[in-house]
Amino acid sequence: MAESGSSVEFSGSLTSSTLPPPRTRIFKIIVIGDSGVGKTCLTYRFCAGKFPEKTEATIGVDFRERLVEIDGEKIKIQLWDTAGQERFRKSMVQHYYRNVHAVVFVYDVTNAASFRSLPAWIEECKQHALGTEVPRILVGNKCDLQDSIQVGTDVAQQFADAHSMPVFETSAKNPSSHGDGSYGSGNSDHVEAIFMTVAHKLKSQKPLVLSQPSGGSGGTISLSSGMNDGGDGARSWGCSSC
Ligand SMILES: Nc1nc2c(ncn2[C@@H]2O[C@H](COP(=O)(O)OP(=O)(O)OP(=O)(O)O)[C@@H](O)[C@H]2O)c(=O)[nH]1
Repeated sequence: MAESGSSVEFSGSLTSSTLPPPRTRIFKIIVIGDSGVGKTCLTYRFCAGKFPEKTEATIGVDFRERLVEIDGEKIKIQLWDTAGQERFRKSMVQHYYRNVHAVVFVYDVTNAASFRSLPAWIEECKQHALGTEVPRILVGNKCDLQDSIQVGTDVAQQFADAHSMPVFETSAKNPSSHGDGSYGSGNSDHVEAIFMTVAHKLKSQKPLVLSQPSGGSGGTISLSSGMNDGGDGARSWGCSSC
């Protein structure tokens, strides 16, 4: 028997009066890179708004979520903070590469080895069928440690260009510091800006997503991303230095 009031009917023509109530879209963003580059700190900074006092090596994967509003739409940004240490990754790898909307590659600007590892992380994505149609960004973290920089902005920019992704330099510890050691006016938070840029990008691409009702806890299934914007497009939504 049909209930009155709360039921949703689907008819031949989908007008605003027959569409289901708005649902919260979920964007699953995985954050990968070597151990110690600051993946946990970056995701914590974005979701909790602060730098964690102490962190331990991530085992498997940790989730952090934040509900944001973009152009009047509520969107849940789900950050998957993955383990950088090989021995803590094995069992979970298959799971976190499923239904990914975007990838954030992180290196530590004070650790050249973490930058040299990036091709291996990109290759791992490829092996898990994550193609270039999935938006990817590169983040150089710890740019508050100006005296210890080992990876220059120009080198990072070249690498990012070669892989058609935007690059950002930031600090989870002091997200308003610039790559050149100065501090932004207006106390701007670059970690915030980076993840919001990804969310805007995903929203504008209108991926086909099965999402959970507001307040629910279900998963997300990406049916088709169609998010590839090629080399030029990738550059158009990034900045080389924050
Ligand atoms: N100075 C400085 N230190 C940072 C920054 N981000 C992280 N750290 C420090 O770097 C260390 C590692 O940070 P994590 O966030 O745990 O690194 P991770 O990439 O998650 O490491 P795994 O979980 O092992 O993969 C910690 O001691 C942090 O306090 C930053 O922006 N600036």
